[in-house]
Amino acid sequence: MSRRDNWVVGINAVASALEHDVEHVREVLLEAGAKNPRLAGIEETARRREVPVRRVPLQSLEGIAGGLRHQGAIARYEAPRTHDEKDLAGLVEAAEGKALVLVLDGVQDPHNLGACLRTAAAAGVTAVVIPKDKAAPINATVRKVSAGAADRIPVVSVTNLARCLRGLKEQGVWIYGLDGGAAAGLHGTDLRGNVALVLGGEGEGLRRLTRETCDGLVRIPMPGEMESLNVSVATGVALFEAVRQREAV
Ligand SMILES: C[S@@+](CC[C@H](N)C(=O)[O-])C[C@H]1O[C@@H](n2cnc3c(N)ncnc32)[C@H](O)[C@@H]1O
Repeated sequence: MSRRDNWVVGINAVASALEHDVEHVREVLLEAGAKNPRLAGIEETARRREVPVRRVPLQSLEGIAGGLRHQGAIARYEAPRTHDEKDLAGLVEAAEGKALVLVLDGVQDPHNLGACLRTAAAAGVTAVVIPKDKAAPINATVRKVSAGAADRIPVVSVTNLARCLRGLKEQGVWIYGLDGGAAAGLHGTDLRGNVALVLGGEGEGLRRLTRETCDGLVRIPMPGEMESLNVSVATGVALFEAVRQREAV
């Protein structure tokens, strides 16, 4: 297995990889003897697309899945090249004044990260920025929860998040940090044009330096009793408010 090989686990995830990203699928492993017609469908698609496919014992799949629900289907997958800070400037430039960047300041839970990436792909973001050492890695769990989005949108991994945010500002991107305690409301903030929305991690929220680097902090109004929203939910609310404003133009 090469260094960048990874696993895609579960029927939907494998079918999605074959559908959208077949050039990165190295091999499909299906449960020997299983009669599920969806597995037969995957086998058929894999053969049609000239991807090697093998029926293997259930135990082999369990060993690879490491506790993830595999449903009899796993693919060996060569992860596309991750993007770095240098690529981000080009992606923003190419968005021609309409860049929408999602920045996740230390989301550590792979389920939350996967859900954020899925939402980001649905919202049509330009890129997602994550700090190299303060975030969950893009692993099989993230890929599965993201329903393939992890490899369909540019995920830019950066060593110094504050420096990256300053670089985005120099390119004319407005940086808004999402913070439950902010005075300004999300819905009264202009989110058209080049915008980056920055969300904090599960425990700490936005880190001090990240918060200080933002152009503004905005809150999602919560009339109920809870202290905060889950980060993937807050990501959905914030991104789709931006989408709504952009479509209303
Ligand atoms: C689970 S919350 C973090 C809670 C953390 N204890 C704090 O004090 O920020 C994860 C992230 O979701 C976003 N978030 C959650 N609720 C929010 C709200 N009502 N308004 C704006 N952002 C919110 C923020 O970016 C936050 O950092």
